[in-house]
Amino acid sequence: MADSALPQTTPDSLASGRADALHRRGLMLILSSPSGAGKTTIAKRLLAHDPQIEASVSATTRPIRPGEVDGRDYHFVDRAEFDRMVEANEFYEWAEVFGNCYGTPKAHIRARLKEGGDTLFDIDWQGTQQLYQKAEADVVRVFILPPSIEELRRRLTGRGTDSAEVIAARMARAKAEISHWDGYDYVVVNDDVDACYAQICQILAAERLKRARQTGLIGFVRELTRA
Ligand SMILES: Nc1nc2c(ncn2[C@@H]2O[C@H](COP(=O)(O)OP(=O)(O)O)[C@@H](O)[C@H]2O)c(=O)[nH]1
Ligand SMILES: Nc1ncnc2c1ncn2[C@@H]1O[C@H](COP(=O)(O)OP(=O)(O)O)[C@@H](O)[C@H]1O
Repeated sequence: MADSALPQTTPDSLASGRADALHRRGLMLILSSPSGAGKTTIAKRLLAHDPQIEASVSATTRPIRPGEVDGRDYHFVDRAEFDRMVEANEFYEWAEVFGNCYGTPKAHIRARLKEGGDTLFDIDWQGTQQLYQKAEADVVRVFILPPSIEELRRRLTGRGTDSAEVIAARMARAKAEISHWDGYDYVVVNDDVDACYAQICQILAAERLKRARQTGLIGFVRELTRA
């Protein structure tokens, strides 16, 4: 379905009302799934439709690829700078993958949390655990499941980005990844993509309205109960 034909559900349109006008703290929305279940599709739709959320940009030591933009796809840094950032405790988490280092810088995300901006993470269960350990109160964890294993294989094949070997490797890893479903706050089945997207908008709307995130409520209630 073309995006223009979508129902106009956004977390904003759901979270209307007085409390939404008050200042709130931002949140860190994590989307995880076995490869092919649809997290990139959902993430792109959220980023395109919801101005309050932006994607986390990791730092990496791997060389920039054609078509990539520094600061949009990654912050490309050399090894000395990456090591300095590790030493200075500037990452929520970091890891070495195939000889290159990757990390989630804290500073920008922390500033957004204070300002009421949300950050989207497309990461696996290990990254999720690490972020949760560092920032439990700010993290909302959503796991996306495929409707069936056969459909997962169909989607990986239909996407047309991977060789038969890579698809076989992703399928082999899928069951292990699915086994971490219970480490998440919400689990959503991506059968119909519009329904799945609408559910994630509902989750985001409700999480934004949580009392602990409504930092403006203290002053509002004080005003209400004055005199
Ligand atoms: N722990 C961690 N892993 C990351 C981060 N950013 C990217 N990765 C992982 O690094 C791996 C390689 O990413 P990339 O170089 O973009 O290669 P690609 O996934 O093949 O396009 C992927 O498995 C990513 O999930 C990060 O900030 N922290
Ligand atoms: N609900 C859905 N129904 C049918 N196809 C879907 C659905 N959600 C995603 N897809 C398709 O499945 C493929 C894998 O989705 P993608 O978002 O790339 O998954 P992931 O990021 O989890 O690896 C893509 O071709 C995407 O267009």
